[in-house]
Amino acid sequence: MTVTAQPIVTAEREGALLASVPTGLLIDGQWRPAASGKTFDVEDPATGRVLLSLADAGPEDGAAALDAAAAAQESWAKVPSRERGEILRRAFELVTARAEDFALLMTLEMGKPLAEARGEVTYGAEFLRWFSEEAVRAFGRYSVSPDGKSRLLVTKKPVGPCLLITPWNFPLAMATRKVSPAVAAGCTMVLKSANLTPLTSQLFAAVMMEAGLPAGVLNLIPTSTAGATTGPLIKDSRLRKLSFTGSTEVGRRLLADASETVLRTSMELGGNAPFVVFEDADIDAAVAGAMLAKLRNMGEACTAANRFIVHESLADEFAEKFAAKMADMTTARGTEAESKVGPLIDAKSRDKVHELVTDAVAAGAVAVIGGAAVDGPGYFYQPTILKGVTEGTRILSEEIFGPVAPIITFDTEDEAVRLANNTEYGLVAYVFTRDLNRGIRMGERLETGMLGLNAGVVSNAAAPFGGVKQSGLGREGGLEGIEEYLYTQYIGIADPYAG
Ligand SMILES: NC(=O)c1ccc[n+]([C@@H]2O[C@H](COP(=O)([O-])OP(=O)(O)OC[C@H]3O[C@@H](n4cnc5c(N)ncnc54)[C@H](O)[C@@H]3O)[C@@H](O)[C@H]2O)c1
Ligand SMILES: O=CCCC(=O)O
Repeated sequence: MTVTAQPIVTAEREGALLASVPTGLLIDGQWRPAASGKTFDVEDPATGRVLLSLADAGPEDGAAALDAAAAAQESWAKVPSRERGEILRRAFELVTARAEDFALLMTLEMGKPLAEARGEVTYGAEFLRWFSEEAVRAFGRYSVSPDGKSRLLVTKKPVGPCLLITPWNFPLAMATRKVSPAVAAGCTMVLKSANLTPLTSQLFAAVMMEAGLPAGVLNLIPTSTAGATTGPLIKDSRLRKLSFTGSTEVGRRLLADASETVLRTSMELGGNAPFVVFEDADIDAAVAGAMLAKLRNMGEACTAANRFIVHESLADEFAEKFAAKMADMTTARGTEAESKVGPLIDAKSRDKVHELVTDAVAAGAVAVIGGAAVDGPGYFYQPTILKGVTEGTRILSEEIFGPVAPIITFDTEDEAVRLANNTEYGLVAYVFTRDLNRGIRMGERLETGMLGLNAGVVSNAAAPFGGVKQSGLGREGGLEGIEEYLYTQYIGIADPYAG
């Protein structure tokens, strides 16, 4: 693991791309400066250099964005669903055509290796395509009441103006996963991008406008003051929906705020995924799955495997093979050819990862590989495996959000279930076994919104993504995703044969 210096992207290419990114707020179809005139800097986590300065929205801009969204709602809801779907389809094509730009921009502002950023473009664009197809299928139903008299007409209507708040770790996919179903359903939006990685949303919003989205439908307010700027919107009765992706801690606070107006919410929150390897697992497949579940996005994913719960009969072999694969994971700036693991997002995140590792080691764990930050510029952390981790240590209960894999062992299936469920989170779990019945049993017994059965990644635009327990409320993607932006209205019709 070394930090190398062989860029595959020239400074000129980076400069030209950054120059093409709008730096204003998007309100009612116009890019404009913040009312205060303030800006904030966006930094490259691999080098610390400033990439761009963006207009810094404040409460006045938030209010203007909601004004625009509220004003556009009625006419937007009347736009035929086919037309809304076609806008999404054009956006899918535009994002795909500019895939290299989106990938490089994400690598620059977030740090992930270019190959991973390309993967996110494909994943993120898929939400545009999926919901372009779903837009025309938001049906209601007609039925005759059981007593044969009244007629029941059930329709689906857009919930209305939505506030969408996204995290920094998947700058494109987290935005498309919300914007696409909202467009498909006929909702207008205020999007608050993450202050650490707002550039991708700037480019994405420009693409949505190019695809034909009418003014006011999507308003974008990058800001360095999230709470102050969005707080008043959450209490504004014109807002009808909050869709938040981020930490459980912030999600809880927003849920409390949303209760004031009984605001409808979707909450995609933190995770603490167990990765269970049974004694009958294909160990090489389990190691390949572990690499994906742990190192995708440098471990900075809500879906990242956080606790490796491995049958005691194969724990040593699993750790050895896992470490051999980890040893090939070169840490380097995402724009460098060898990069397999980019920097963590900031110093605070890297320090937290190291604190969890230090705490586990003090409690008796041993680093099979890694265990320290990488010297030099950027917030790199060595891919790390810890063996002999004991129950009760912080690393098993807190989100690591870094390339660190703690291993604990179990003996019986009941014990594996107990360990896996021993968390306040319930987003995703991974199970590796050759026994289909056991796989099904684990699906039934694990408290999780999603399960990867012999699979290290579950993310798929066509599937309902979301958690149980303190991992959140609601689902994104799949058939369920559009429902989050629709409400059901029932019209009771008197017996058409009476009198
Ligand atoms: N379940 C999922 O689908 C999913 C997906 C990605 C990330 N996450 C979770 O997100 C977290 C990492 O992302 P993060 O560090 O950006 O999370 P975060 O909670 O710190 O921030 C998320 C977003 O909320 C904003 N925010 C922060 N305080 C706010 C406030 N008071 N009012 C309004 N907005 C506020 C931030 O600016 C950001 O845009 C992890 O916990 C991860 O598991 C969950
Ligand atoms: O960070 C969580 C989102 C990850 C994903 O959608 O695959």
